[in-house]
Amino acid sequence: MAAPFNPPAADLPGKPQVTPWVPPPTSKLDIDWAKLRTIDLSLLDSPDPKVVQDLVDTCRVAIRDDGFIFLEDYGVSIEQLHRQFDIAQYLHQHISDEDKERLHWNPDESGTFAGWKPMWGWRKEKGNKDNIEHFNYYQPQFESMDRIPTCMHPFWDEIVDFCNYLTYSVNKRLLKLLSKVLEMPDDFLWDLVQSKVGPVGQGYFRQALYYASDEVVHAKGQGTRMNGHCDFGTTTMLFSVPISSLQIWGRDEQWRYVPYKPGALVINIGETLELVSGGHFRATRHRVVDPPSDQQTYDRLSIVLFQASEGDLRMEPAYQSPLLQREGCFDSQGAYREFKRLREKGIPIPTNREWREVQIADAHHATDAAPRDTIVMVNGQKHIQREYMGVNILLPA
Ligand SMILES: O=C(O)CCC(=O)C(=O)O
Ligand SMILES: [Fe+2]
Repeated sequence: MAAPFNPPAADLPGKPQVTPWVPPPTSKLDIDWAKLRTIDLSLLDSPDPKVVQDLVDTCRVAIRDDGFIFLEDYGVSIEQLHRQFDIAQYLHQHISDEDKERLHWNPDESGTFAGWKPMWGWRKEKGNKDNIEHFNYYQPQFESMDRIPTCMHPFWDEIVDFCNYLTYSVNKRLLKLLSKVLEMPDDFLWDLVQSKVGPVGQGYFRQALYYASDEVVHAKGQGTRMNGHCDFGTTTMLFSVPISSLQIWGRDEQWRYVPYKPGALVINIGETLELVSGGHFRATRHRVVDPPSDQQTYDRLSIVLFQASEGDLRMEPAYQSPLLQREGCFDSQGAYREFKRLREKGIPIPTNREWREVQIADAHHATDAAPRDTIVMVNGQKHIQREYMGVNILLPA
């Protein structure tokens, strides 16, 4: 059995009292929610091979059809998880103006989101108001406490242990399950694809606060807070939150809200795994929008760990996988299809680092001015068309 999360105590001497985060009420509206499958990760340790095989079978279908799953029984209790929400809320209540300035992000030049994102768009320079604030912790933040907000110093032991547990226990087990779906050795994806340095590898941990939209934000974004996109790494570990703003793009080309499942992790597949799996795993498009009408006055606190792939690699489908050998590759969508086109033309595909950095440096969302975007209509739906490094991207807006 995998060891459960065992964090440092919250009441050690020197730790300030933290106001508990109070989960806001869930939507009571009758909504056509996305129907995601649930994976009980503890079953991976079952001594019964039939139980493990059933889990692999459920996972195969879930990541092929939805690209999103709910993960339960992964080793973090709901109390431990809520403590991390308490700490994230404390950050947003206590980060000083001096730290906001000192630790201000610079995605334009760094190609990372590291540091403080103010509520003024997705560029280094102040843009339009979007009411979204983050602190993003990358490996350099884990190497020096000078790079983290002072108000987080007392809780740093808990944050570091949480990220380590998510990466080296939860994500490692999840990648084992996904390797089993590919019918490859258990450590295949962990050893060959996952970035493993410090608590978050080349990925990052985010404490985000989406303040409720006001008239200005709403007028600019027309209800969209973050445009449709795919994540670029291995897996994204989003914690399910009561305010329903995350929507996923279904195979039937409809946006649907992801419902709240208390204590669950919402896992989505990143583009690296879509590429390695030859399209068998789906890097599903998703976006963040205003919640249903009965939740629109609430702020949305969100914590996320974006797991990254090893930056220097150029991904190839795992052709040696018995699954790929038997069923071939699926080239119906996404990065897999676009990268295949490049390969066929003899153009080198980008490395994982190039691919994520070029997208981050150009990141912009619904409230930003976006001069490079071409808008096209596909089947009556508005899509954004972009091109990075010779790769065409078409995303439902
Ligand atoms: O806040 C969320 O639920 C999702 C955010 C997201 O998709 C992203 O930052 O890539
Ligand atoms: Fe995302």
